[in-house]
Amino acid sequence: MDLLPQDYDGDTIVDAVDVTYSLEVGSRPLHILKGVSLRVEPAQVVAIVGPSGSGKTSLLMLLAGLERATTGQIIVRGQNLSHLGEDDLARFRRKSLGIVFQSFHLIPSLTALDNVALALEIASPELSMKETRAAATEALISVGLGQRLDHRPTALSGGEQQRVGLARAMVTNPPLLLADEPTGNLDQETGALVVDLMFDLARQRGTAVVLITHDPGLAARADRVLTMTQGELTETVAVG
Ligand SMILES: Nc1ncnc2c1ncn2[C@@H]1O[C@H](COP(=O)(O)OP(=O)(O)OP(=O)(O)O)[C@@H](O)[C@H]1O
Repeated sequence: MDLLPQDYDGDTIVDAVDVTYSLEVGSRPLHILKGVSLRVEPAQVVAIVGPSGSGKTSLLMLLAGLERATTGQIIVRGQNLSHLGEDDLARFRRKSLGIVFQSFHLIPSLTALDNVALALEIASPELSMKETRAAATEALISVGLGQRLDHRPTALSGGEQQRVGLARAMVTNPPLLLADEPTGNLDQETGALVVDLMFDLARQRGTAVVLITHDPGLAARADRVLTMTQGELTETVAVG
């Protein structure tokens, strides 16, 4: 059984407690995260900023269960990720997480609709093909791409591709959306539109978001901003 923190209230989406993450590089230890704690509540939109190489992506990889913490606990919706085997971690990712990447990662041979439908089919194989396609269509309409269902990624602009990425991440209605520099390949205006859309969708559906961004203007649209500096995470307290 998972050991939960004493104050776990059954509602918190992310509870990372005193997490360290170290790797052996050559024969030397590299201490990437040094005692990071982070609590994210349902529907909260959290931005993480910080210099290149400070450990932001590493933290996201740990929250996604794609890497394992060296010490400390990462609890997502009551599940202690370090207690899960690879199959359970894969199930956790399919059911509980949406992930948006900097470089869209769409399947080039599939249409926008099929890219989104595939994610739902994998997460919820019990749905009929008709239900899956209807939900994928709705997800694409919700990001303003109802007229682009049959387009392949190469026929879409960068901003449109990222909106497909967002629809794919949200189609399973995950309680937690992780986004790693989702605007990194977009111009500033397009990036701002995509982030607005992401935050609007998340707020409508009560999805918690952890967004990594280099752009302080985008970060300022989140409910909370945290800064990673050399593997240490601190909360930026709003003034005024
Ligand atoms: N698998 C790995 N092997 C060696 N070093 C790694 C590995 N993963 C991460 N690092 C190192 O850990 C540090 C933190 O990397 P990370 O990608 O988490 O930083 P970041 O803040 O996301 O940077 P950026 O903003 O440039 O994406 C970097 O110095 C990086 O080189």
